[in-house]
Amino acid sequence: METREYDVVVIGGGPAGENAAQYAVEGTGMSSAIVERELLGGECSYWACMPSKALLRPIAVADLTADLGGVSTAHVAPKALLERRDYWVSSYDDAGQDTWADGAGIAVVRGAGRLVGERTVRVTSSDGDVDVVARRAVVIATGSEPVVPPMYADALPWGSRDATGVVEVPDRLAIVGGGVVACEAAIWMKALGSDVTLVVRDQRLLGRTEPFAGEAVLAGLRERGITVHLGTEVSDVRRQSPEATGIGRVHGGTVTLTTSAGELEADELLLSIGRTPRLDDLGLDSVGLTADDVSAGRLPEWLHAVGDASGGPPLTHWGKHQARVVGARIAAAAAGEVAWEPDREAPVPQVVFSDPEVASVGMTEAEARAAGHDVVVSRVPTSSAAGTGLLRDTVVGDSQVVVDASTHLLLGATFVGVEAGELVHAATVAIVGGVPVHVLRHAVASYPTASELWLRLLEELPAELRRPPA
Ligand SMILES: Cc1cc2nc3c(=O)[nH]c(=O)nc-3n(C[C@H](O)[C@H](O)[C@H](O)COP(=O)(O)OP(=O)(O)OC[C@H]3O[C@@H](n4cnc5c(N)ncnc54)[C@H](O)[C@@H]3O)c2cc1C
Ligand SMILES: NC(=O)c1ccc[n+]([C@@H]2O[C@H](COP(=O)([O-])OP(=O)(O)OC[C@H]3O[C@@H](n4cnc5c(N)ncnc54)[C@H](O)[C@@H]3O)[C@@H](O)[C@H]2O)c1
Repeated sequence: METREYDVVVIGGGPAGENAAQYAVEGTGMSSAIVERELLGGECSYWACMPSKALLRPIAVADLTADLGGVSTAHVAPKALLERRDYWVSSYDDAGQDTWADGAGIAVVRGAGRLVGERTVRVTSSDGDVDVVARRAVVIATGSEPVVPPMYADALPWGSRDATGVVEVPDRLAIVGGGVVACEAAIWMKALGSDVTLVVRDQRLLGRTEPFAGEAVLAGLRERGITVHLGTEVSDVRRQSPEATGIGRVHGGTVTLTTSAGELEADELLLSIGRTPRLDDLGLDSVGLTADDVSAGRLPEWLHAVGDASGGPPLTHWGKHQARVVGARIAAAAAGEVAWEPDREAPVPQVVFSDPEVASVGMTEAEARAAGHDVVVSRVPTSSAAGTGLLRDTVVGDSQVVVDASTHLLLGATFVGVEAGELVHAATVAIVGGVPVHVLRHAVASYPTASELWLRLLEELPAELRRPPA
């Protein structure tokens, strides 16, 4: 069997894998290879972040024009919307990513990789097997896949790939789940013409964010005619003539869900109840490891895991950050050095491109209290700055900062509403930099920008937080 050797071998060419392959060798003279069995660029580029945001942006702009005096209202054109999606996923062709890898000096080995021993990855493709040996490190970056409990499997429900890759728009779409995929996909499927019903097990949407954020998103979904059943369990799923028709096509006949709120019929079912690291068939047992070892970080010094596969927050920017950190560690170790890393653990930001938008970073108020902080909270309507008020005629949502009263450090922040996704980065910077709120007050935002909301939030904190702690 053919054997190839590189300093670093990365299994999985999504955003996390690409960053690991680049940062581990950049400027070192070392070589790296990515093993990829589908499309270089991964889930994010073709079936997740890019297509979903390409679909949502025109809808958000049309909504904005309907709520902004002085312009005519724009309308979503479904066919053009899907064409925009196709453009952003390069019609599911990864030639551009190949060019990037080539330019970065990264080899791409096509096929499915699995460990067959220490530092050795066997790659299987239609051309046969090849062993790719890593002189220094192997990085697992195989991503994640949607959770599909056995009760749903025979009905061949849609997963997120079908929703972002939609080709046939079902007349009636049931969505099980009340998380990020459900809250985003409901919007574009409704705009494309589906009658959408969310079946949510919890009593609220977006369970990991502040309750006021989930409430605003619930109101937003209902306002656009989407039905949402909260606190509703599914006990049975039946489908007439299920058929594997392909990504984004309706997978058979009518689906009937038996739920605690009664029976629900739909033409398609989107199951979006979370994702799990893709670690099966990776040959972990060949090196004496299990999937649990990967999630717990119990790995030998030559093996690393980044991105969704690591079991960390399944977000592209977080996976890329992990990959940069791991890449720097590998590069430093090869030079007999230790990579510099800050003492403070980076907080995880997330933007949900729902309507209204929800952006958060760090701890929620409840998490901060549970962690034992002496918590003080400031919450203001997102409309309360002139800069946010100008952005559209109706500005919904609240924004909030969570502060430690004894250290004056920001613990977390949540922005709901217009430009939320752009407002949150200042909070991330303040947390990473350890900027106390009495100093942050002196970071002056221009009038009348949306960033002036920071002034409103900081002014609402107790006056004693305007000077250093005694
Ligand atoms: C609908 C949707 C929308 C999303 N939107 C956002 C968003 O707006 N912002 C955000 O931050 N995150 C978003 N996410 C999450 C984001 O897509 C993931 O966190 C991100 O793709 C993870 O990157 P990754 O590199 O770890 O894995 P992936 O992108 O999943 O890439 C893994 C790669 O590994 C390959 N692979 C797997 N096993 C093997 C093997 N054995 N051999 C060879 N190759 C293999 C796969 O083919 C794939 O190319 C979204 C997710 C979904 C489902
Ligand atoms: N804008 C973004 O950043 C973005 C967009 C989409 C997806 N993502 C990532 O993708 C991941 C997966 O998204 P998701 O929406 O599938 O998961 P999620 O974790 O966001 O939400 C899962 C939902 O399913 C519910 N649930 C869990 N098990 C269930 C069960 N057995 N029956 C019924 N309901 C159940 C949960 O209560 C929750 O409402 C997210 O964690 C997120 O990080 C990010």
